[in-house]
Amino acid sequence: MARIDLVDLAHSYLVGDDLPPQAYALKPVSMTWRQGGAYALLGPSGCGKTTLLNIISGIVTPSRGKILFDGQDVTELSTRDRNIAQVFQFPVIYDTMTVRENLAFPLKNRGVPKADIAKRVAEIADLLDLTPNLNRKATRLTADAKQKISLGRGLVRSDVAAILFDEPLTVIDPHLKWELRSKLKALHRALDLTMIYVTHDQTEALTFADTVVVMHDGRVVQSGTPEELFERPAHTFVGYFIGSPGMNIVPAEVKGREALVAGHRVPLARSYDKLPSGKIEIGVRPEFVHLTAKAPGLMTGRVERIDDLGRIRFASVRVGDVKFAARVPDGFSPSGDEAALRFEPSRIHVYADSEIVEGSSLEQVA
Ligand SMILES: Nc1ncnc2c1ncn2[C@@H]1O[C@H](COP(=O)(O)OP(=O)(O)OP(=O)(O)O)[C@@H](O)[C@H]1O
Repeated sequence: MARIDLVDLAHSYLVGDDLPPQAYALKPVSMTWRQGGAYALLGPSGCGKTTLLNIISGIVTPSRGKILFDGQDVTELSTRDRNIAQVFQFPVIYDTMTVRENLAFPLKNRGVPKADIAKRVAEIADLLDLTPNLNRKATRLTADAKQKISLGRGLVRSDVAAILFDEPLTVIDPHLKWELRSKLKALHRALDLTMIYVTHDQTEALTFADTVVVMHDGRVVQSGTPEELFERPAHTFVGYFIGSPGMNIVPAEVKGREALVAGHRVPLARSYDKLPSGKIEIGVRPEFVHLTAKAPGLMTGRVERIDDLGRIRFASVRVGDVKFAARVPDGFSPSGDEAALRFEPSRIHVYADSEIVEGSSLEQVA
């Protein structure tokens, strides 16, 4: 297991000096991945996840910067020399071998003593519910079981610096996905290994990881716990990408402790006296905007739709040119097609050119 440091790392698939920023599939990033941490690398297709993963594993050499494992520079080392285990989207196993032989292979390859191999294979097979299949040829198994073997082959070595998973549940049947996701989380706790899990699926990322690293357009825009990403998105993309529905992000004029949104005044819990120049927006999650009866001083809008998500209802409300998703309190139904919105001031964030702006709290102002 290792701590992994990325030091001013960047990568472009184009060669040349003075490349423009948009030529970089990975824009400059410096960050540390804790030893023994469970990380998810989350973002939409094409945002640079695989590029970053391949740089960590040694498949791609970065055009700039360094990568350190426990302080040692491994930028020029091969995957094998970095001691990394990888699990890919599709099963990588030997069909002609039994499940036991497949699981034992990475250990045999590294000259691990026979008794230790038997013990570790039994342990991993048990964790993945593969014990009843140990003596069966892999070729006879379902796609799900084959991918479980792939996971097992990734997890079987206890001496690896890190295990990298690249969308490992793609081929898994939907009803088994949830089970395997929880299993991977339990495996992380049991095995105490550094794991990095690449996905474009927020549910997979949020259930697996202690720390979620969100990428957008080649940039790491935030790295934090699932709670931090929900409570305080550092970038509007995080607000929009995480959560269902995503965060309301609307243009605003912000002055002191007030935002002007679609011609209405919205009180803020923090004060913003020196805003950077750029496009100013406020962001507030639908969970903290409450649909309520019209009343003086409250923003009124047209209720276009109410979606019942089972335990919770969200309304889509139009105020002038702006649209909000708002929570519909239990037992409330709007009388007519208009209703008011009540915002929780402490849950409203201010963004300048998509980046969060720190306001000062009342105590700081006093
Ligand atoms: N070998 C390559 N040569 C040139 N461009 C590449 C190469 N691999 C990726 N890219 C480009 O780099 C950018 C980032 O791609 P990358 O595969 O890292 O994203 P991703 O987030 O993993 O997406 P996906 O989930 O679709 O794999 C994309 O614009 C992609 O077209």
